[in-house]
Amino acid sequence: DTGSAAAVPINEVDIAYVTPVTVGTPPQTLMLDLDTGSSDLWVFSSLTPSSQVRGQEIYSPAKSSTSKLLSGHTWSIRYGDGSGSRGTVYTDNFTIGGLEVESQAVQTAQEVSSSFTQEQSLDGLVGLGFSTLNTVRPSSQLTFFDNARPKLDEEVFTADLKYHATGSYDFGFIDRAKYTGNITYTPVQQSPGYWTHSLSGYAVGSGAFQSTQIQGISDTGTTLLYLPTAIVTAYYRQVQGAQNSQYYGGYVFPCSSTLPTFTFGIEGARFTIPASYINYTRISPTSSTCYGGLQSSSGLGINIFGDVALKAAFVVFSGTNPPRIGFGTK
Ligand SMILES: Cc1c(C=O)c(-c2nnc3c4c(C[n+]5cc6c(C)n(C)c(C)c6c(Cl)n5)n(C)c(C)c4cnn23)c(C)n1C
Repeated sequence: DTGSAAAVPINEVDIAYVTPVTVGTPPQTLMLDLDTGSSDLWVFSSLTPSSQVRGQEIYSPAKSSTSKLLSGHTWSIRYGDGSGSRGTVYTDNFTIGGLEVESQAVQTAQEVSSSFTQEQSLDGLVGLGFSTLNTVRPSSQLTFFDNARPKLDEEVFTADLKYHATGSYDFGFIDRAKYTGNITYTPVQQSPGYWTHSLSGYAVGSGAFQSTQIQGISDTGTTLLYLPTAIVTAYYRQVQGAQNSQYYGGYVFPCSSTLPTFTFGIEGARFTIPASYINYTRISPTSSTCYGGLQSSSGLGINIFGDVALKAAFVVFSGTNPPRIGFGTK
């Protein structure tokens, strides 16, 4: 089997991407954020206090003839930006792009943090990290990919995220029409459960490529690209008026600045992020100061290859043994 679904940016700066999914019988459609940086599938639900729901679609297990309570099971998750949610668990039929998993663990939110309440176009997340990261207790649950794996034509899913446009997620096949040349693969170290791999180096603008191993996680659920301070300062040194602002919590610069491109390596292949992806957003709608899509990872304990980097490539998440990740030019 295979599946293919849209990845729709939720606002005009691609702060996150959502994908239509269906849960239950008859199917209830929700827009969820497919997140390779976590492994919980949770949704706004009929169990979420109405004071915490603001325009989101909700899953009502009571309206599904195939829902089953996973009694005694709970979950609680905290994300890197401080947001979080917790609740109970049902199993039900779950489909993405025509690919169905019966009795998928669907984690129903009984509490969500304010940043989720405020984001009306995001109805929950589908974790596509390794199932070892799942927070359901007393027994952890499998991700949609792990459940779908036995029926997939190929043990892969792919991400084709786009700049200010709708891209796609495919399951079970690699669509040759979505990239040119070959996919370059590199090993994934699946501990502690992220898609952890190394970049082979980087270049700022037309500068020389610096060969250096940079370990981090490819995370479709993170908006920006977080790299070591030395690399980030070398980048913004090329930007007139750039500064690392304590006030804004990162590098800002005049919106009129000319930004260099940023190139990263995967083994011998090179992928260039256009300057426009790094001129991320105005710090406020009327401001002439802009916030960078490349920021320092110091203090995070990990480098994060988020959407700003991933949308510059066609990415293959391969669940083979051993797992690996592949990047193709598009
Ligand atoms: C260590 C880390 C992160 C690790 O991942 C991280 C981050 N970066 N984007 C996101 C996340 C997103 C993407 N996302 C980011 C958003 C921001 C910055 N704002 C203002 C809104 C309204 C957002 C929405 Cl709706 N969605 N989502 C949905 C979740 C649950 C995230 C969790 N963390 N996160 C940050 C900012 N940091 C420092």
